[in-house]
Amino acid sequence: MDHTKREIPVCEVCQKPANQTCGGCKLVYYCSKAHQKHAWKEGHKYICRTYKIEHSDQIGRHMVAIRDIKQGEIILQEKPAASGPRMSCAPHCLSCNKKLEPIVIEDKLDFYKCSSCKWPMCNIDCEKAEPHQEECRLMTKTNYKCNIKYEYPDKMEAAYCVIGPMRVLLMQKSNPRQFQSIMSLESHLEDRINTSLYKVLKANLITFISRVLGLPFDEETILKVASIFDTNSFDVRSPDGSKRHRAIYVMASMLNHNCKPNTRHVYLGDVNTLALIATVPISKGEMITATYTQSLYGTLDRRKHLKINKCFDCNCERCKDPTEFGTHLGNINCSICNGSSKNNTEAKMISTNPLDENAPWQCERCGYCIQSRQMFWGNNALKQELNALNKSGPKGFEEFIDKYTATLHSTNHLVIQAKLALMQIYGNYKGYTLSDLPDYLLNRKIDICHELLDVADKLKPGWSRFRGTILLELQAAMTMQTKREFEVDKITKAGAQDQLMESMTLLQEATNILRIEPHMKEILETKLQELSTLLDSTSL
Ligand SMILES: C[S@@+](CC[C@H](N)C(=O)[O-])C[C@H]1O[C@@H](n2cnc3c(N)ncnc32)[C@H](O)[C@@H]1O
Repeated sequence: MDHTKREIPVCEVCQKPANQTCGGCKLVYYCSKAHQKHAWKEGHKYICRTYKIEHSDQIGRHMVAIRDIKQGEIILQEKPAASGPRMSCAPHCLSCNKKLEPIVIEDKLDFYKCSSCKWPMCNIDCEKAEPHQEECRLMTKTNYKCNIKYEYPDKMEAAYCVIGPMRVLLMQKSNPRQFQSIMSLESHLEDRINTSLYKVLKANLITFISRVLGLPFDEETILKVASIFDTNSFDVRSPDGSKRHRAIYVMASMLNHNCKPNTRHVYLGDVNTLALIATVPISKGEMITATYTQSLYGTLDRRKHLKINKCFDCNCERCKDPTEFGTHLGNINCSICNGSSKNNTEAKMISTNPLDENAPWQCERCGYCIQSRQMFWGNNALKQELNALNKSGPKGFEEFIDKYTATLHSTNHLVIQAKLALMQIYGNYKGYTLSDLPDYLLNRKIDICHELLDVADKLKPGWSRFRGTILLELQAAMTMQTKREFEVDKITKAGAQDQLMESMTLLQEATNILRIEPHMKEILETKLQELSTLLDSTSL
């Protein structure tokens, strides 16, 4: 029904004048709660959405807002249609997805195993739990026994690649509608089929499904399911990192990618219901997007990751802009300009065409050029160096930033990653808690938070988890700084209260952003309580 032309809206149920809108889609009107309830039951619940699915030849199906969506609004909540372990991973429980630790069995370290099919599991409860039942019955019936044994910590097991596809294929009988909706998703099988990964998969997965289990599917269907997982699945991790798996959400699979997305998602409850949240206001008609890659990678790395894993070339506004919205995340300093005593400000090497990975890179000031492969090699070498650093303390990260200060400017993606690690270490790690930190390190933490916030505002703005986390760290460090300044009479009580109010504003914003994360609610409430008490405290 088109309400735009009508002066006075009318109730969807009785057609009498109405002034209450549906709280979900805000597109239909009701005269009363009773009529809203009636309409919901009669079918509005199946069409109540803030988005529609459109199609274009270039980017396929995608979600578009059908009304203005507010920052923080939940756009979609959806249960997983299928799930399974990652293609290759260290042993994880097939029921609860927990990473497994070995136990001593007959004087040897090994995993607890399902008594029927011998897949590693947590315990008898997980062995008997619903997610493992159907597959276990089938494997037992066909005499299949998993032969994973504990050998050394974190040994990756390729055998896990069969579980997700097997579960989807079993749905053809047990839940044909769900099977059909999963099979209607984009697979990119034609792009993947000749990759080395799929050649190995072809041997393992097809043998397992057809020969071992005797399921009546052709090779293409079996590989298509694996490819649908690779194209659409979400990487679901518990906040403490102990559980990890991948899951397909059929409607959320319609989200296209953007390197500056306008949503984020969280997983709620035991079944990992996906809740999609608008991080910024989204206007009617705008595309609703997510990110499939690391927002803190530079353009070369992001585009390569998307091409290999999701089989498309990203042409978004950020990818087109050689400065990545002024952050210069993927750029380095020009060695010629930097070496000259006259030009000691940072002149940067930027890509002459960021949408072409082979395009040369040129200094924006002196015109000096280097080949793109030099950028790739340099980038990869430094990335490896950064990844190999000892992550339990700040020393390696500080030395890395210092060592490459001439080449890597302050917002280069490698420097930003080192700073992100430092933000977490200073104030949280043993020996570096906020009260342990000397003043100069407390100031360092505050400066790093401001620099990261600046990048977040440009690349992951609004209610992104990244911004929320930085705001939380920043307010904690600022509160500690205020306490210290007040204790040594550097500021007056009124000054201290003003500064604490600033911290409170940051904490309130962090709370708005992060409150929906299941593990954060209590932490945020405690922090708000502590800061309010400090503000009220007469000792300040
Ligand atoms: C999870 S699916 C998204 C829905 C998909 N467009 C469809 O029609 O089913 C991921 C695939 O969508 C396409 N895609 C997503 N974002 C894109 C973008 N920004 N540009 C081009 N293609 C994109 C790619 O083919 C990608 O592998």
